[in-house]
Amino acid sequence: MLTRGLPLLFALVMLAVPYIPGFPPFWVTLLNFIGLASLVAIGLVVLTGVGGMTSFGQAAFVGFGAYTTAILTTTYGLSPWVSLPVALLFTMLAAVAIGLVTVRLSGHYLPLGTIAWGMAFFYLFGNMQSLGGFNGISGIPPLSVAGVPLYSAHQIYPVVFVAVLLALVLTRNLLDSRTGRAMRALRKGTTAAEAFGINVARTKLAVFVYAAVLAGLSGWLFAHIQRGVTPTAFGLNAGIEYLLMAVVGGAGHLYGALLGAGVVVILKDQLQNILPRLFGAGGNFEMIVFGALLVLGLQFARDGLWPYIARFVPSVRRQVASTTAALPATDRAPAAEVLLDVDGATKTFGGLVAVNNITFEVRSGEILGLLGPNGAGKSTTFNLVTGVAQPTRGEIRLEGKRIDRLPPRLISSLGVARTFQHVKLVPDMTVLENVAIGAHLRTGAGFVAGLLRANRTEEQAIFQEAARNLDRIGLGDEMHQLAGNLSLGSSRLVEIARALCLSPKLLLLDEPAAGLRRFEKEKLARLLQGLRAEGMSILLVEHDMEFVMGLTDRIVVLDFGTKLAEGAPVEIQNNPAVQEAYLGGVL
Ligand SMILES: Nc1ncnc2c1ncn2[C@@H]1O[C@H](COP(=O)(O)OP(=O)(O)OP(=O)(O)O)[C@@H](O)[C@H]1O
Repeated sequence: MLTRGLPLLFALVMLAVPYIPGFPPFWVTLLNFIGLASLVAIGLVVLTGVGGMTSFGQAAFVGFGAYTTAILTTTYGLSPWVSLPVALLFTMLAAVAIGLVTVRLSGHYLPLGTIAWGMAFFYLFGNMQSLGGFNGISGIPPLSVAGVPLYSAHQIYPVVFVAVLLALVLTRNLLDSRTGRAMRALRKGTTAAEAFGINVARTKLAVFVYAAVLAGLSGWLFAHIQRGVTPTAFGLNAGIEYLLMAVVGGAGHLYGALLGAGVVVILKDQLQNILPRLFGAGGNFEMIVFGALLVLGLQFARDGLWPYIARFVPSVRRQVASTTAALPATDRAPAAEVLLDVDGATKTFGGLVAVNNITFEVRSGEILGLLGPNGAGKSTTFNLVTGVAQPTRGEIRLEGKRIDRLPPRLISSLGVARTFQHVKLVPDMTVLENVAIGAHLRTGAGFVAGLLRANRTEEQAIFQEAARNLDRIGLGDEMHQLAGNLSLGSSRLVEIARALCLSPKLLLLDEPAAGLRRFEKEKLARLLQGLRAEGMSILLVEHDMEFVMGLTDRIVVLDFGTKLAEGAPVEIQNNPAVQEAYLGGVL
């Protein structure tokens, strides 16, 4: 939950703490290290918790930032403040190059890929003599402000503090923006994100680069605090530790990054002190106990520690304005013109013909029902129309233009929106935020606008549109709920509201009435009739016969992937082949 006001409170307390009389200087050093680790962990929350990409290799980006400034300030004598933008830019370029390869990996291959380059860069740093080999680079100058070098932990603390605060505020802004919602939509798979026009590859890369730049900033600070760098600080072990911080704090929670960094840094330090006294000998006991404690902790708090604290933090409800100018709507084709033209579409999976030479049209302003028993090919047809799958043969045209080779993202930009048979909402986003994703293509604020919160008017218009569509489906009162708390029936309706936010010409609904009660179905039917009256075309897959017969203008029946019949509901009802094949004679 994004809570406003919390950063300010946190900032005031944390700014004052080290200057309380009697506060041990050693703890100020520890706070500085927590700050450095927090920067990396904030990036990991965005990368892993929000974007769903687990990285063990983040320490390498800390290394890029640290080594860049080390070389520039020792070999070329640049001021650390001049080397800062260079270090961040270099880290960014490295992240683009590594990210282009890494973010394409999926499943287990992605974390394995990050382990591979995490190790590779450790040895690269260690083997390059120009970087000082495994001895690293020493003699790095301290940061200085107004000519005063910042040597002590107390002196450097405000710089670390400002860096962490900036990272928190910018990241919070980002996650609460159009781009941030696109990032958050990635976590539960990419199909729904693509169906609403989100460029998944570009968004993943942006997440990856952002996390890397925060790590690079941490590295820059680290080099000037430690005044020396060696590869050990940027190896795989450090990468694992950073990931643990994000997980311990709660990988999906921004403030969890700070908590996780704090817990891990302090725990490690305290264990290093206590354990040798207990065991009466040296050795890396702390790593063993540390590992065991973490495994135990994760058994009891799988979402990390932050959710336990978040309970006591009041959540802020988003204010939805009702006076902002509306988002631009899509032009509708004149009534009864052919909008969608499926022409001899065939789809085979190996030897199985899922859809066999199907031809039908959807006209502007009509509701077409697609019926058929389980496995008849309805979902496959949906996937062909929306670009999730491509036909083996045949053509699909929208307003006369071929769309059967286009990706889902481009098909949705032509005015095609859909719901899913298996609901695809992001459970830890509010209902309103989920629906707002539907308006992605009607708006344009980018990454930087999101970071700087320069997108407020557009954001208001998006949420106004989302709230309007939630009201239309009768769930306006649920807008501040987390989507994961909704019943299945309500979730299906929320998917319709999300699709309406795209202002589609063609709306594809996959079993929208499943899980709804009778009066809810009647309400849904009235809504769909209203949309038809506005000129929207609807392609509807539904098992509820009463619902389909009362609502649709025409029906296409599929059986074993082949078109069995097409006609008005009453014709379909009286068609003996349909009765026999599909309904076993009950119509
Ligand atoms: N990706 C795939 N790989 C292999 N076979 C598939 C794939 N997708 C669908 N099929 C097969 O194609 C046929 C049609 O499936 P489809 O899901 O389109 O039917 P449906 O009419 O939507 O059924 P239901 O009402 O159960 O969802 C089925 O035999 C199914 O097993």
